[in-house]
Amino acid sequence: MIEAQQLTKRYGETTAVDRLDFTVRPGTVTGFLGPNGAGKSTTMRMIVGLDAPTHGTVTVNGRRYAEHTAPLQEVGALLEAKSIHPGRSAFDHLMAQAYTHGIPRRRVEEVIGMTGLDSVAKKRAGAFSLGMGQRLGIAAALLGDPATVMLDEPVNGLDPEGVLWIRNLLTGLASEGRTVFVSSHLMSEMALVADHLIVVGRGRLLADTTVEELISQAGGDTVQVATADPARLREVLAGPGIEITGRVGSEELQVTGMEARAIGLKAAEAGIALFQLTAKALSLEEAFMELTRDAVEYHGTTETSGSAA
Ligand SMILES: Nc1ncnc2c1ncn2[C@@H]1O[C@H](COP(=O)(O)OP(=O)(O)OP(=O)(O)O)[C@@H](O)[C@H]1O
Repeated sequence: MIEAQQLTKRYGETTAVDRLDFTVRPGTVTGFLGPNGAGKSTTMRMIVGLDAPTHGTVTVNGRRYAEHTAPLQEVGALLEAKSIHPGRSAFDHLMAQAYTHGIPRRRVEEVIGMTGLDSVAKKRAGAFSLGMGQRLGIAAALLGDPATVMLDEPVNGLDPEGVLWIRNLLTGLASEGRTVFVSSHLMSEMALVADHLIVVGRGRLLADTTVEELISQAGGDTVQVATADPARLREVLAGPGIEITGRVGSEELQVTGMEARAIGLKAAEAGIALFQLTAKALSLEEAFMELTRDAVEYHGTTETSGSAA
């Protein structure tokens, strides 16, 4: 469990983290989302005591990081720019950490197996690919068998197989009852792995919600339908809580408040042929963009075209 109360970090004029209140609970994967410069890394550094808050507190399993007698057994973290001695092997790197924290060699072998590093464990870490380096960082985070696991942008630079591996690892750790806190600036990635989302922008809390809630708030239940007779389809689908939009003269309609399956069945009952019946999959990414629009540090100059709804 991670609990932040009024957590604030200022660097001179910049307020990197601004009065954040949130709780990360065990047994689920919590995504920590925000555009570049939103304050995610700074928050994570404060969680593991690498930065001191200017104001407010953050605790792991009920205590500040520095107050834990065996912090590695409480929280394992993969932070960006992890420094690993390039001449040392993965095995030696993990053994050195294990030794200084009273962790047995057996656990080092276990985490090497868990992260798929068996075949390269004796090679110099300096020769590791980005993906292998990430795996080694995760192995180090898991070394103390911690109840809380925190990873900063773990999928950055990974190939599809590596991304899938991280996804399975995270859901597996959560199903063992651990607290899993993972940052990303990619909504699409988080939507696949996280149950709960904490969204920040310019250091402020923008949302603390479940993925389902965010989807429904974003109109994720919008279904795109196309038919030769949109006017009749409108009549057939009309009802309380159902909103139907579409351009005049277009065969396409956007329906919210009714699932694709129900729309298909109603159209079939009325003998209306549908050419298209698509649940709008992009809405989650759009919701994130909308939520963080004012919080993006550097806007590009390219205009993106809005949806035709
Ligand atoms: N040591 C520091 N000194 C001065 N400013 C800093 C320092 N660390 C972070 N900042 C600033 O604080 C803000 C938040 O940065 P942070 O790295 O925490 O964001 P982030 O959400 O992790 O971004 P990214 O997704 O790009 O990693 C930024 O404006 C950044 O420039």
